[in-house]
Amino acid sequence: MRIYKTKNYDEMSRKAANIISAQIILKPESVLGLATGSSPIGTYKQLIEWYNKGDLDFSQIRSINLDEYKGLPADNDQSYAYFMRHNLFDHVNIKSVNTFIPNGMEADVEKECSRYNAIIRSMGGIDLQLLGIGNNGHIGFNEPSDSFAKETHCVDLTENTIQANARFFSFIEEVPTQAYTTGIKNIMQARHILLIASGEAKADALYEAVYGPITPHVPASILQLHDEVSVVADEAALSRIIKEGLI
Ligand SMILES: N[C@@H]1[C@@H](O)[C@H](O)[C@@H](COP(=O)(O)O)O[C@@H]1O
Repeated sequence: MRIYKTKNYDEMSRKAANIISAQIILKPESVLGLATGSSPIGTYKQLIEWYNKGDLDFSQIRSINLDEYKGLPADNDQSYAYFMRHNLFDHVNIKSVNTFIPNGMEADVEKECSRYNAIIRSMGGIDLQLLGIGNNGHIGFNEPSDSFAKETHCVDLTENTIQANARFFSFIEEVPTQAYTTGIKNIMQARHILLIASGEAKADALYEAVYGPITPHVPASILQLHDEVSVVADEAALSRIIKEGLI
């Protein structure tokens, strides 16, 4: 695991965008695993800027998103499908047929999970998986639990996650209580994983993920078993690791 320390959110975003750009340039037909949340917004902005300068070409890129709220249609402005169009897809030349995200409106859980797993398998593996991290150590929507879930599944969101994500909704009651998410096996099979984190609120989760015991109670801790993980985090997110003298 390689840790890149940055001063702040903007520097984190630029560094992460540099890593993603390198992937796109070195392999223009890459499969990118993409994430939502506030963490990657700056990274996507930077990629769009470089695309507008003519430095990046997404025409052969395929993308697969980590997760989607269950019960939100793709045109709801809080859905992750909307987020991806708004924050990246509408601004670069990625083909919409090459972008994949779970269908939050599919009520048949088994059907949706097997459909999404089949898509991931058909892509031949994810080259670079971008990840944020929840305050409770979740990745995608793999919440703390007694076991690691392997592939795409439907989860009940924890109170902590519902509270944390309530800031994007007008009322906490509007936050969906369930989501579809790819599983730990899907994430761990990516060739390279890029975890980004910013802000003091992530300091404990990041410390546990990188230096704590490997446990499904901190889902991100499984990343310690992957050979190619880059962590790009700002000083605030790294504050506990810095305080413990580990970097
Ligand atoms: N499902 C998403 C995750 O993919 C994201 O990484 C995390 C952190 O979000 P943020 O970046 O807004 O702190 O929580 C959300 O619930």
